[in-house]
Amino acid sequence: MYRETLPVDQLAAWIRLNNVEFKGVKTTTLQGNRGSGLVTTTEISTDNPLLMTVPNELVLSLENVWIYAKSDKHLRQVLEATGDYSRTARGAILIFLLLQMTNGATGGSIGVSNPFSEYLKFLPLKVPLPTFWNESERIILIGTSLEAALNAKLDSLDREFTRLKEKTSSIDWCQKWWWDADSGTLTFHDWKTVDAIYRSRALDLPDTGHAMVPCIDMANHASGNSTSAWYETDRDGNAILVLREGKDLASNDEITITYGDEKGACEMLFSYGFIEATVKSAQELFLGLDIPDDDPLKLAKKAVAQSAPGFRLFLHGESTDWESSFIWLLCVNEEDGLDFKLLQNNDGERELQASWKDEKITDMSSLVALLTLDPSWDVFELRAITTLQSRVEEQLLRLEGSKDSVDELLINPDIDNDIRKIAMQLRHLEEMLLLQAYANFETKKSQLFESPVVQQYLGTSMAEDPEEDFS
Ligand SMILES: C[S@@+](CC[C@H](N)C(=O)[O-])C[C@H]1O[C@@H](n2cnc3c(N)ncnc32)[C@H](O)[C@@H]1O
Repeated sequence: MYRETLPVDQLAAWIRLNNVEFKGVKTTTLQGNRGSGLVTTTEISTDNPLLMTVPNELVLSLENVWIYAKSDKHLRQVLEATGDYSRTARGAILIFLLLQMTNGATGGSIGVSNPFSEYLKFLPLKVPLPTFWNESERIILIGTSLEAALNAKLDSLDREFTRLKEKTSSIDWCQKWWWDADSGTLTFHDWKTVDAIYRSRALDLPDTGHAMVPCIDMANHASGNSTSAWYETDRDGNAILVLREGKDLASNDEITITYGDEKGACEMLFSYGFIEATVKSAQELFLGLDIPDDDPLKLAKKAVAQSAPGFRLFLHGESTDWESSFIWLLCVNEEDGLDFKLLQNNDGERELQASWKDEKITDMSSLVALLTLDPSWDVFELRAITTLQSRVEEQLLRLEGSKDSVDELLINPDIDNDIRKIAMQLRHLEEMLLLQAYANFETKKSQLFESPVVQQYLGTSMAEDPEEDFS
């Protein structure tokens, strides 16, 4: 779909028209590949820390999308047609953005023009997120945690787009402007664009939730001490940008916020399309886990699992640590005390009830609390550590095993230089974290092998079950 763009230096008129207050700040095009940003127009100190006020009605939140819909029948039709989807902040905002794009592309025929229809013109035409990378570029991600995350994201975007078509094809104007083979211009690329705009620009605004805030969303990211400002909601519900305590800025300094210092390299690349050059560690990554096919309780376990099937690996001080409630379902079975019963509730519906040694488990995340109280806890923990270590090893093999084919690809002219650099940076950072985690799991395993409970278990049970392998 056609989208008109305007240089960000022309945003000043929009700012005045919409009562956004800039105090010693302006938007500008930056050097390098960071697009637009905010810079100071004068010296600023914490004596006068308020940098920007964006009126409440301009904050693009779930609530405000539905307020806009009251006076925009086209927007309302699509929101209503998509049901629960548009009752979430992301769903409502994506549809709202799509309507603004449609408004621009149809010369104002569809939807009611509002401040966002114009503001959208100041956003970059290309959002550099991996959902836009071509096939060759995606191959460089083999063995990184972004490989699976990106595949899952593309599948889910595809499902959303198909569903949007199913739900709106019966609306005349949607059929004409979006879906019709001759007159319709909406493509999957447009859907990826609204998703990328939202993902790279939405903030978690205190007291409002996930929202896009025009003008504050022009602030680029800098972590740690380099962050110069923060955002919040004032007493009147306006979004404000405030200078950080202890920061004094000279004229023409860039104003930056943090997109989340705790976010790992994979998440930064996935959501914002960059990794800071100064980053020394991948910080965290998520690896998927599957219940083996030979697990007799596989189906029941999958049915009761309430958490993502995998684990988060993260840097903790000088060492690595991990987090997962799913893993415990892989570590215990019927012979240990895990059981499932099919119960009939009062409505006649059947429900699967899990229990641990006759104690009902209503929330599967509490299974680990029961296991830690069990005399065999050290054995269960050893099983968990062994499983996690072998998953880390599998990931390392995929990462290291793909080095040659990735090296060959690097001379491929289809691969953008910036993408090549950043994907290689991710590969390196994740390899370091995985190697460190593998070594830490090894240490933990050695400690657990010293446990009398494990020793006794190995002495007796292993003779009965030679399949059990802690190597
Ligand atoms: C919220 S927007 C910030 C404004 C954006 N630069 C623009 O041109 O509209 C977030 C996007 O800015 C870019 N960005 C922000 N901080 C960056 C940084 N430190 N290095 C590189 N790109 C950055 C990324 O493309 C990111 O997806």
